[in-house]
Amino acid sequence: MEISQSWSKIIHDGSSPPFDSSLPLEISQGETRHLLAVEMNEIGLKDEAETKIQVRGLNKVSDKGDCILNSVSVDIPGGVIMGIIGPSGSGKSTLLRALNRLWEPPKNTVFLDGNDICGIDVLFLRRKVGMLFQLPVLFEGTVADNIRYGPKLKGKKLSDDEVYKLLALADLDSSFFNKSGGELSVGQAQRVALARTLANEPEVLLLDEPTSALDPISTQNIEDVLVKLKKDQKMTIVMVSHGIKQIQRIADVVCLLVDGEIVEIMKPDQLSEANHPMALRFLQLSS
Ligand SMILES: Nc1ncnc2c1ncn2[C@@H]1O[C@H](COP(=O)(O)OP(=O)(O)OP(=O)(O)O)[C@@H](O)[C@H]1O
Repeated sequence: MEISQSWSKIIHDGSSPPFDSSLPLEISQGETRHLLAVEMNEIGLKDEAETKIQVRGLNKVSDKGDCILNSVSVDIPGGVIMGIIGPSGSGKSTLLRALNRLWEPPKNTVFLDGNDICGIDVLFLRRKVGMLFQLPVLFEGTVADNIRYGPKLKGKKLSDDEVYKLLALADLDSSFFNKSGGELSVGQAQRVALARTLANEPEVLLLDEPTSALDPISTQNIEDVLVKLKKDQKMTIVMVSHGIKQIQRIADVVCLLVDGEIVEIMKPDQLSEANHPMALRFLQLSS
């Protein structure tokens, strides 16, 4: 796939899609949006960054007929942190949940490494595309039991050393190994949930407001871990956040969703130059 297809900015100018993707781009007749390439150098990423996830013409309509996602198309390059922002109810969580089939997207709308995710075994997909939520839910048992859970389902027992390594990846020291969930703060539990997700060796992490229930120090701990995972493990991270400052601190690219449509995709520090008024409103409210 051409690099120019990896980064896309949606604008409203009535022209047709400028790229010739080998994957279906289901933009309906009369659709006025198109995708524009953003210079990779401008983003500061290597030219060889490859698209990890592609979303093409993803729609969702509620049972009452309300539009939740409206022909969403976006390419998410591997090894970056993409922040998703937008007003409440704009479809952020719905989009995120489509990426590992927590909500089942229509066929040929979401691709992982070029493969339609609807054709991938859902348990396998969710190991490759792990997810964390606002509030961590730990299983009964110790922290180590929690971390061993996913591999155990595959018939693999993690050694103590492997568990310690996963704890360290989530910035937790060895004293947590035998603790139970009830002994942990929400911030610590979130990092255990992260270690448990990492035990499945995911290539993509989906995060739905992972720090909104955390204090600033726990938030920073999680942010540091995410940046480290991106740098050291080339993890692709897609994070819904209401915190513009958080997005500006750690994201490489930000995607603004309004009323189920992606209206801007850009570098976080370019938000002040965005065309959509909602981008400026977000910036004003967060400063
Ligand atoms: N299963 C569903 N059935 C009907 N409506 C739904 C369903 N899931 C979500 N919605 C509606 O879709 C819209 C988008 O919801 P979503 O949770 O994706 O928004 P969001 O941008 O993540 O919001 P928030 O920032 O408040 O979490 C909302 O109006 C919501 O009420």
